[in-house]
Amino acid sequence: MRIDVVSIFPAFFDVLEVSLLGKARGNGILDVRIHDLRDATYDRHRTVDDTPYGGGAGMVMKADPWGQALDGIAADAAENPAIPDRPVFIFPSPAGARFTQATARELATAPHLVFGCGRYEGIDERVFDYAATLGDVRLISLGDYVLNGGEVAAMAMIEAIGRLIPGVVGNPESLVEESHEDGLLEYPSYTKPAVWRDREVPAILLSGNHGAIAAWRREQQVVRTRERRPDLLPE
Ligand SMILES: NC(=O)c1ccno1
Repeated sequence: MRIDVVSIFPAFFDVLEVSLLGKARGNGILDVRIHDLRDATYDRHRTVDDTPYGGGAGMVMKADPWGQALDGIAADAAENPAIPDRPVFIFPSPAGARFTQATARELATAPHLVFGCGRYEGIDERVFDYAATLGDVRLISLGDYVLNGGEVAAMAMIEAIGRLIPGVVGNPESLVEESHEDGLLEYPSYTKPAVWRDREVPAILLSGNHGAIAAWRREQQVVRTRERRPDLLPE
């Protein structure tokens, strides 16, 4: 998978050079390219924003730098036969559709994702319309709150998506029993020692009875989901 990220803070994504995603980049599973939006400007001040039409506080990101940046990425990808489809453009936004594990699984199958990280009061709306001529466009939100820009959300989405790509996580089995994979929150986990500061590991986990352990874990998933996320349970 190829992932392009456009931001006025490209250094924000240096962290993608470490850990599992950094290793996946090193062994060619992930091709991650970070672009500075200001490199797509042509004025001396490398201007990316301006005042909003209709008034209002703050500044809006200008359309043309985005158009230039997205054109460059789409043209470069089109020359790569390993990327058969048009890109999926993802713009993190509090006004977007909710990002879920199902979204991550869906996007993990796309050959090419382009994350556009907005700042200020947002991106000129015409950019989304223009991007739709180059590929699929998705405005996606991590949750019902507002960040200062799209970078943190893009990082979270890149991690949630990237870890699902075959070869990124060493043991694919570890992806199976996770929260939200089966519509429930994951069960509690324990490791040695069996007693820690007078706190014991549940005896069932030491029993060696795999059927009973599986049943206990499933029950723990339901109990935790009912307590913490009743909205995930069917009516
Ligand atoms: N809630 C979000 O995903 C978001 C993205 C940018 N600002 O907020």
